[in-house]
Amino acid sequence: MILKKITKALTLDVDCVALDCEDGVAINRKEQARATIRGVLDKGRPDQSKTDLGVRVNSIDSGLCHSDLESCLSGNNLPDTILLPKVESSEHLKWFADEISHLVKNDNKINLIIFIESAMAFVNLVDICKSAVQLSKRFNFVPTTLVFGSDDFCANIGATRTSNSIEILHARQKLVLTAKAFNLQAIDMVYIQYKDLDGLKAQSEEGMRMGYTGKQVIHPGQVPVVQEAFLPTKTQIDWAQGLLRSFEEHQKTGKVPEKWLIILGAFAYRGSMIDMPTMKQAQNIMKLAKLSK
Ligand SMILES: CC(=O)SCCNC(=O)CCNC(=O)[C@H](O)C(C)(C)COP(=O)(O)OP(=O)(O)OC[C@H]1O[C@@H](n2cnc3c(N)ncnc32)[C@H](O)[C@@H]1OP(=O)(O)O
Ligand SMILES: O=CC(=O)O
Ligand SMILES: [Mg+2]
Repeated sequence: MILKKITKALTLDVDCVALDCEDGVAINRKEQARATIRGVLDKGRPDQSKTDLGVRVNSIDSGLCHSDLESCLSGNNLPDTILLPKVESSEHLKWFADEISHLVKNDNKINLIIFIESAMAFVNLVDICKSAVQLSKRFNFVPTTLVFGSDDFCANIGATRTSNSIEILHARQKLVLTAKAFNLQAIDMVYIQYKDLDGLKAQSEEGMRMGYTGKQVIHPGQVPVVQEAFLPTKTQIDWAQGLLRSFEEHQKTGKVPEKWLIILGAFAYRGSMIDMPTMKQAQNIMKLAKLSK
């Protein structure tokens, strides 16, 4: 990632900027990318910026990861987050924990975002998550997120991309399911046709409906489309607020509003049966709406 793009990325209103040493960087530019990233970290984040500053290092099996980590974890300003691509086993996590323990000299806890992007990674996914959580109790990193690396995944399993993405459906669902089981965020795939904003919107909304909490972006033009797709709509917020207000009222007064028909603990609201799972969905919507303010 060249300095011009990094400078631009740091002005964007995004949750996390990933400074890339991996697949966005040509093999003969790795040293240069490390030096550029070191320079950006040394300068410090722009004033008022709340954006999480991350570095995507090269994969452990590439043989380049140690030098990437050594470079970005030296100096006074550390990245908030390391994005670790092509994680395939708990051994990879052990290697990473060992590196971190040698390279991070203070008590800082570095966030860890884990890329899952091969058949082997999916076969070992539960072990990877268990190992990340266990190791984080003894080493100074915090696993926060799983990312679905769909492009590498398709290359790895020999899949052909289709318009309805059927070839990645199982993996895409498995990732979100496993992430949630371990209380991790799930970040959805990249949409590489970066000029096709309608296609991006459709894929982002699909990911959001599947339970993903966000999406990777590769171009500034993708940011507003993705953010809008992952935030609750006004209609959803009105529905959730109305439902929670009515429920609270009911809890206080013990009275059933006339429009509610109580059947075995459930009630009717705006034409739907509501019980605890729907109340929790309404709470999720409001939590997300508050977080985005
Ligand atoms: C599967 C994976 O691993 S995905 C991750 C690896 N891939 C990447 O990181 C690719 C990141 N994206 C890019 O490099 C670029 O967006 C490209 C190559 C796809 C297109 O780049 P360009 O042809 O320069 O796009 P375009 O001309 O539309 O850019 C418009 C502006 O946005 C900037 N821009 C484009 N992409 C980015 C980016 N990722 N981050 C920050 N700024 C960017 C350009 O510098 C340009 O800035 P300017 O208006 O100030 O001159
Ligand atoms: O790293 C991302 C991918 O899709 O591969
Ligand atoms: Mg990848």
